[in-house]
Amino acid sequence: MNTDIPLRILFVEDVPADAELAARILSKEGLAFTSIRVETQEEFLNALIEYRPDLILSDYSLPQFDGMRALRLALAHNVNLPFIIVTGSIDEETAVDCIKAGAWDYVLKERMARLPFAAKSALERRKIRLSQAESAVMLRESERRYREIFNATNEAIFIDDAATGQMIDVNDAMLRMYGYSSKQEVLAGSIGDLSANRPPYSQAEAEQHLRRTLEQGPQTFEWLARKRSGEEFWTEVSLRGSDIGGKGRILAVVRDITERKAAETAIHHLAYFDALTGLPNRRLFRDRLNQALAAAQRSNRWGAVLFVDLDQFKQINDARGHDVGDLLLKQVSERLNRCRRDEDTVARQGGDEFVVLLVHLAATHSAAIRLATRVAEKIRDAASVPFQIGGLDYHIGVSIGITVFPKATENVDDLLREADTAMYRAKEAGRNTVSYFEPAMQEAVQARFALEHDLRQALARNEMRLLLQPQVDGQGRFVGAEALVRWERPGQGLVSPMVFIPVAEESGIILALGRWVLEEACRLLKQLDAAGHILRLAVNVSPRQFRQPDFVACVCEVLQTTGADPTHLVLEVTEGLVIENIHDTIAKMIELNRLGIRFSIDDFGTGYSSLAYLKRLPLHELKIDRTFVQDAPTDPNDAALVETILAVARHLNLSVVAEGVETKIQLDFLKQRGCEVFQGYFFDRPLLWPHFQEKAFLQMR
Ligand SMILES: Nc1nc2c(ncn2[C@@H]2O[C@@H]3COP(=O)(O)O[C@H]4[C@@H](O)[C@H](n5cnc6c(=O)[nH]c(N)nc65)O[C@@H]4COP(=O)(O)O[C@H]3[C@H]2O)c(=O)[nH]1
Repeated sequence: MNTDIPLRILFVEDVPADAELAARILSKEGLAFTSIRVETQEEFLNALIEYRPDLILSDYSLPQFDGMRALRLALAHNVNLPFIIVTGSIDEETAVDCIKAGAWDYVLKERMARLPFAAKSALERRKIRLSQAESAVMLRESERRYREIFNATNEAIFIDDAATGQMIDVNDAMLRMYGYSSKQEVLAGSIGDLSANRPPYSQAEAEQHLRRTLEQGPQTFEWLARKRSGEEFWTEVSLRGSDIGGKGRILAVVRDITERKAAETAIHHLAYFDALTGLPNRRLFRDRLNQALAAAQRSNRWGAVLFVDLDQFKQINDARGHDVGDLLLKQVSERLNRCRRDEDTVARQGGDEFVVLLVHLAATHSAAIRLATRVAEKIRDAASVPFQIGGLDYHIGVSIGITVFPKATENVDDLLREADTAMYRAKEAGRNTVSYFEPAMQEAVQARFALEHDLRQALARNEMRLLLQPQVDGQGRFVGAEALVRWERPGQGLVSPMVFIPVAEESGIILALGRWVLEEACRLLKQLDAAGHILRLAVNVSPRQFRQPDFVACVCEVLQTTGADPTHLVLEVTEGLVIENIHDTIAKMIELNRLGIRFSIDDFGTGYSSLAYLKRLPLHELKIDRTFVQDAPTDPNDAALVETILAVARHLNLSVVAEGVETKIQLDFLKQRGCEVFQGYFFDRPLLWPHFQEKAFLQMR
């Protein structure tokens, strides 16, 4: 209570001298107060409202009023107003009745010395009561606010009991998201009712997540949820342990990510499936072949690749039009699909070419050839039955080339080339035939060894060159460049990185080579900066290089020794690198990002295109792969993919560089769709440093 403001005491007393005596006694004990005295009910009620007393000292019996009535009226007015009976004559029973009725104390007139103590302690109790009442109001207010937030958010919130996993409360958004009309209905069920309810989205797995949250801290994961109607939908769940009201709780915040998932699936489907036939496309086929090759090398089980080309398709397509051609391709796809086992893959390679991957065929080379030939014959038989389109019969033949794997040191490209070569041989042999590839294996092995051997010495012999390919804006002005390495191999001119980077990667030479590239790029960057060119320089980082534990330290060292400005350096990484070891990758990226270095995802769209991952990375830019750019103006599939990538980039606030722009048509296509930075032969090939410098200089003028 604020001691500066004097207390207001209301005496209910018919004898003025008694009231004055009480006042004197209180003053003497150091109480500062003002007071008034009333005798009737009317005066009393007025005083309650007008005078607003802090303390009432009331006689028990008055000629025109009585203490008990005054007490009831005071309580009705304010239960926290201290009321003390001060009386000359009261028996113990009446005193108890007064206390029971709500009086705070009573003091006998013959023992007035006790009055100050009674008054002070009543005032003290009043203070405590008021502060308790205040806390209760605040608590109610904070509970109300929490409820409001709890129910106003668009995210579904669950509160679960940490010990039993049982749901205790859910918010309104949860009811909307899951299609329930009442909390009771939700709380009567279990988490299993709200999940797809099959591994890995069942009750048991949900409980595992809850346990893990308790043991390891907050968890975020994607979850296939189920509405009351049975409809399944994708969510992102964040769990965290919490102590609510002293009880162990788990708080689950659930977001509906249906749209994000749909975008991911759309990108994936556009990137990996052929729009016309619905078959896997070339990209997916390469992935599967890569995996099959690795598996075959491990297990020593042979597999095969069949290259299938339709004879006479071109004539039918030209004569009867694309609609007939398209229908024919669809029917062929269906028949090819019927000739394979579940584990095999039939893909459309492009145009009227198809490829078939047969896995786990046989334990020996010869048995594999026999079985693959049998499948090829089956395909030929299936294709020999006329195709009916628009009431007409169309006859086509197929030429099929076969190769088997694994053969030492062969990769996916080698196998596809072999099958293709074999298919051409089949065509030469008079069409509608099957031909088998005879490998000139030894030669290839030897060439590869020689390459690795020479590459090891190339750095020491100063045979590496770093070319810069300009990146330009819509007006053709330089905004940056990509550093691309070449090997000036004696007697062979400039060797493409496509030839030696895979070997460098496999043999570990990439570590020294990558360091050299970074140093050289930073040195050039410093020179550009010094000449007043504000350009960003992008450097490719190989997965193996990035995964070195000292990669960050290595970059810092190079920046320090060269004096290059880290904010002008862009590191290009691939999607595969990011996803393989996401935690380590993010940690390194964040560290480098803090220095000002930016990150670009190379060949975006060819990998996993997982938006969930992308969002977690400190990224600056996506690069659209040149295979998409090149076909985008003519291939609706690639066009849609480019548009989706641009939309994703806008959504994630990333800039986009389109790679491999070779024609004005491609450039216009990209510009119209909002792409702003371009790289490709249409502007410049990768240039040697003096040439690049000269061009950059001319631009400045
Ligand atoms: N058809 C066509 N191609 C165009 C056009 N414009 C640019 N290119 C080529 O596209 C490639 C773009 O580089 P990338 O996707 O990073 O692909 C690079 C990159 O993955 C790798 N690479 C190159 N230099 C390095 C390096 O220093 N370190 C690492 N780890 N990898 C490198 O080798 C790949 C191939 O490099 P390059 O042969 O220089 O091929 C370069 C470039 O010359 C165009 O308009 N049409």
